[in-house]
Amino acid sequence: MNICGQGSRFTSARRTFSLLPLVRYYTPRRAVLYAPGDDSKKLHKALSLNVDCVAMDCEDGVAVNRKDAARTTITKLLAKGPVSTQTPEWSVRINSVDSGLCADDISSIFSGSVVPPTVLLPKVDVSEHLVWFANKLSTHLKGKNSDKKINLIIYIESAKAILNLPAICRTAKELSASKPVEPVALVFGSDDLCASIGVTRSEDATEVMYARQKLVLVAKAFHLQAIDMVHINFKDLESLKKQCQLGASLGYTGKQIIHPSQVQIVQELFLPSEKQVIWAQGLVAAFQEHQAAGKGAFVYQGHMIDMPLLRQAQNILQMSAAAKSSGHDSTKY
Ligand SMILES: CC(=O)SCCNC(=O)CCNC(=O)[C@H](O)C(C)(C)COP(=O)(O)OP(=O)(O)OC[C@H]1O[C@@H](n2cnc3c(N)ncnc32)[C@H](O)[C@@H]1OP(=O)(O)O
Ligand SMILES: CC(=O)C(=O)O
Ligand SMILES: [Mg+2]
Repeated sequence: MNICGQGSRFTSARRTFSLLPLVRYYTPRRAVLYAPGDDSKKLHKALSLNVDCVAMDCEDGVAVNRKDAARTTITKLLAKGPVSTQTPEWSVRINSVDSGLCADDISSIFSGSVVPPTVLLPKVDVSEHLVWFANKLSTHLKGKNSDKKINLIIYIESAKAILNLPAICRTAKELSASKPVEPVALVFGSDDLCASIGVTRSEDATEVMYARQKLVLVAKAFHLQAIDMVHINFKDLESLKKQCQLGASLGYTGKQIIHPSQVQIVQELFLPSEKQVIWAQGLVAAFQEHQAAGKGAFVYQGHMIDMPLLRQAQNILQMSAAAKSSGHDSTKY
């Protein structure tokens, strides 16, 4: 079976096509589960769950007078190392550059011999926030003898950030050439965005739709993952399902969550369904046959198919293969 068209190459009269997707490394982040950094019990529980990524929080899920407790608890956990081979990706959400707390977070969280592989930087409103953060982290990591870059996940959660989005992404990519950070994803911080534009979150989230769509578009233009908004009504799993389906249909690759009960639904709904995979496999096979016969457009299951549809099918197969691949390590797809 030729999943993702791996290795397949065929020639038309004018061009050589490759069904081999661009080779890149991909860490699935379908569900990103927050656990308050000062709550050891929740942290341990989160890390024991079968969830793609745990966000150990120093920011808004932690009271202002508990920031030190959060830093110490997280640092101790990091020092102990993963609890099992199935441990999710460890990430830490530090406080924003503007908060005045970020420097202390960096010195504390990155002080030990074990540092988190992924850092979440909230409230990035302007490129300068990234420059400040990258310089600070770079200085702090000097002498640690690690050439491994820290994955950087950037939060977009204000009107200003939405306006500056392409510039922020460009700066992040440029910084990765000289600083120990690699931008990997954008997070849609819908709740802070609502506060920023002066609205209250509604059930169907229409008030943030423009920003939600813009974020996906820009993330994809810069080859970044797009992680969708939290669903704060965590007891309503039916509305969570609807929001997952909508987010995935907009192009989001994952979702932030706040409670263990949300893990399974989110991780399933940010995975292509079996039906989609069968459709995509059939389409890729039919595409190959028709190309070999010199036909660029053809009919498959009653629909006209040409190159853009092939790419959509490949996306489905790539995402399915990545999420099914072993563990939570980076996987080639
Ligand atoms: C807009 C933003 O910035 S979102 C990010 C910031 N917010 C957060 O981080 C909040 C994270 N979530 C939480 O703190 C909690 O889920 C709350 C406060 C919403 C509800 O907590 P609880 O009242 O304890 O929920 P509940 O009783 O249903 O919990 C059931 C079990 O799941 C555990 N649990 C609940 N939330 C979490 C979590 N986020 N991570 C790990 N475990 C959790 C509880 O400790 C409890 O464990 P137990 O059965 O072993 O005792
Ligand atoms: C998740 C988050 O930080 C927000 O929605 O503001
Ligand atoms: Mg926020």
